[in-house]
Amino acid sequence: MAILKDILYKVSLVSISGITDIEIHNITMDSRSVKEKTLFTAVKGTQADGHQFIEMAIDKGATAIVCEVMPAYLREGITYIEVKDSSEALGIISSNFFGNPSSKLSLIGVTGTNGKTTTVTLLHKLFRSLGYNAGLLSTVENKINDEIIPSTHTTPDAVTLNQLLQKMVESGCSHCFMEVSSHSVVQHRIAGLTFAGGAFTNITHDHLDYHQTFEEYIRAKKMFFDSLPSTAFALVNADDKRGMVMIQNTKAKKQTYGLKTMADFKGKLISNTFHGIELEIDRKDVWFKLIGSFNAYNLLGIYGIAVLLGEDSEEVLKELSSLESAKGRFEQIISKEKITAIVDYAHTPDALKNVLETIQDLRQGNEQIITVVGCGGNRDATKRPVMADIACKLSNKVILTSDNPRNEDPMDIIAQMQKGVSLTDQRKTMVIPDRKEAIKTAIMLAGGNDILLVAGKGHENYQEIKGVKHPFDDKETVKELFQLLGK
Ligand SMILES: CC(=O)N[C@H]1[C@@H](OP(=O)(O)OP(=O)(O)OC[C@H]2O[C@@H](n3ccc(=O)[nH]c3=O)[C@H](O)[C@@H]2O)O[C@H](CO)[C@@H](O)[C@@H]1O[C@H](C)C(=O)N[C@@H](C)C(=O)N[C@H](CCC(=O)O)C(=O)O
Ligand SMILES: Nc1ncnc2c1ncn2[C@@H]1O[C@H](COP(=O)(O)OP(=O)(O)OP(=O)(O)O)[C@@H](O)[C@H]1O
Ligand SMILES: N[C@H](CCC[C@H](N)C(=O)O)C(=O)O
Ligand SMILES: [Mg+2]
Repeated sequence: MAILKDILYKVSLVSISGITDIEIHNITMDSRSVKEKTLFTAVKGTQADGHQFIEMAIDKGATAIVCEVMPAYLREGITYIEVKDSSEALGIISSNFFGNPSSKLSLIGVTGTNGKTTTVTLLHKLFRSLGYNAGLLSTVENKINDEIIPSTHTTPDAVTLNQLLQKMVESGCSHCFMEVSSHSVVQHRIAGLTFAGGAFTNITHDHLDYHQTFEEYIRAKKMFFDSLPSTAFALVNADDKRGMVMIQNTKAKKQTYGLKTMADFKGKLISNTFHGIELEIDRKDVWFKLIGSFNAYNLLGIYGIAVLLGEDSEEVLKELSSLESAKGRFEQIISKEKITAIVDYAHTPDALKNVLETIQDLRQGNEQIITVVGCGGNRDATKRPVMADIACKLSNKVILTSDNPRNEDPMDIIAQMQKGVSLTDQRKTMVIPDRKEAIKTAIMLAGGNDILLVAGKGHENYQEIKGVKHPFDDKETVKELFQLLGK
């Protein structure tokens, strides 16, 4: 419970009609979840305009309305608050309503196209092993210490986000590690939060369906760093072309990490194997369990964040070296006949390229690389031909299949992928829209020592078709089919 005028603190108001000395018991942006004494914020979205649901919200018990356009008819006993940007207002209101939990812990936000989940998951594991109470907000799952709370988004909406942070504070957490998606920056899901630090992994092709241009996508990520306070640090990958751009206007303490360029946290890749990588960090050689040279960047970023948070560098390296990667990131399943299947969440061109290059680097002889890959429906269509081309260039055989088709026809998505395949590569490809059948065929085609990459869905335990999530798990499917086929 809170008093309306208190939760409007720091919101930039245009006008108010009604009294602000009233009790508010809930806040929401969704008319369907309005209860008695709720503050309903009307947000213009991609599918609907929340302003259309103001009457419905009041009928269900809303007593305060935050909106960008005042309704023509104002109902008696209701307080209407006109603001310039209602999603930004909702971020600030959510933070106020839940007692500004982000300012009561060290909140670290990680942004970038790839590597966010890996970075925050390992940071959470690291801080737990260093003895801290800590929270996690990620694509795979949210966590309060070791309690798992299912995740629906990479970055939750402002209300859910602040509610989770409040629970973390109540559970004695001193830190929270969260992913900051570009959608969440543009939609102000993170407005009103106090970050102790921000980190940038990299930026490559993704989400152009939403941001329209690559420049807009860069701008969205940069906005996160622009909004950091002077008390925070901003740590960026200096080897990424956009690393320095991210922090050019930030008030935060600028810090860098890298393998190639001069950086505050500098590393060197010493060896790269199917069991892990060896890195030189701060003149110490350390073995890590993560696979793939791209993980050298994730590990350096994690190390930098932990040191900037005041942890002892030796302790950090010791604990970090024993940690496994996040679920569905380069997970290996080795069959009886020694076929290695790798389940990985690579769903962008850059991630797919990195994973396949890692597999090429690590293979011993001329084992075949067989890739099973699809692209999600209702998501950036421009990455489809590019991903198919990369899969073909770096594999011996490619099976084009479905990822989450959502509301699109799987064969349409596959046809768009095929446009990226060169004439010479066409003979390497097969089209099998049923993902289980695709994995089965790949296993049937594989012999001893061959490497099978099942890309795009990683930890996901469903396939989303026309709004319904059907149970499906790449790793379980691979195991089941290895057994069934006696491989
Ligand atoms: C494109 C996008 O990001 N959409 C998100 C956005 O929805 P929206 O603003 O478009 O909502 P809308 O459906 O147009 O409705 C507008 C408003 O009317 C309200 N409404 C609607 C219907 C009704 O009956 N009553 C009502 O009040 C809605 O609650 C909303 O406030 O805000 C919603 C609430 O926060 C999100 O659930 C929703 O995520 C959708 C489901 C989604 O798929 N998002 C993905 C693309 C996403 O956010 N991904 C990122 C990054 C992924 C990554 O790279 O890792 C993430 O952070 O997860
Ligand atoms: N630092 C990195 N650079 C490039 N590719 C990476 C990096 N880290 C991970 N990857 C690849 O990207 C995939 C996704 O990694 P991860 O889940 O950590 O990223 P993410 O940024 O959280 O993605 P999402 O935006 O979907 O939440 C991995 O499965 C791997 O293939
Ligand atoms: N967070 C990303 C995940 C994509 C994963 C892939 N399996 C897909 O469904 O496209 C998104 O929502 O765009
Ligand atoms: Mg993620």
